[in-house]
Amino acid sequence: MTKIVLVAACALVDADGRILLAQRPEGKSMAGLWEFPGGKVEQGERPEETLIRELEEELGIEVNEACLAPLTFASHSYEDFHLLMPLFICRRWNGTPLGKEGQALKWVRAVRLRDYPMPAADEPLIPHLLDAV
Ligand SMILES: Nc1nc2c([nH]c(=O)n2[C@@H]2O[C@H](COP(=O)(O)OP(=O)(O)OP(=O)(O)O)[C@@H](O)[C@H]2O)c(=O)[nH]1
Repeated sequence: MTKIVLVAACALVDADGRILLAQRPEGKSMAGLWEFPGGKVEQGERPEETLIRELEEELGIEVNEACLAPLTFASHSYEDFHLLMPLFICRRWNGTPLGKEGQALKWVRAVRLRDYPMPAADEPLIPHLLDAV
């Protein structure tokens, strides 16, 4: 039976139209790949609540729910689970994103996203970001 994993992710876009990528740390699955900040939606959470929590935990920034706009989603079968991942876009937050869990961060122009190896689920999201920024 397929296990569906629901993950909320966010493209943070700065004033220059660059998008924040975070590198998955050593020891995690898919280590070294660049991804959009976010994480698994926990029991009883809405995806927006997940993102507000994860963006604070991972990056130390404060995001208002009104600033999270749905952009697109990924639906991708990995070997051991199926990932369903809504991708939000956010252009306003409080604070400066820092890799609070030791992860490397990079601000990347949409046209350069393909230079950064990403999880397979993320590839189809890139054209949507090219359109959006
Ligand atoms: N945050 C995020 N997760 C992604 C992206 N693309 C993608 O396939 N994922 C996958 O979605 C899951 C997110 O899990 P997570 O970040 O909350 O938790 P984790 O790494 O501790 O989980 P894991 O080590 O059990 O896989 C991971 O399996 C991750 O590889 C993405 O762009 N952003």
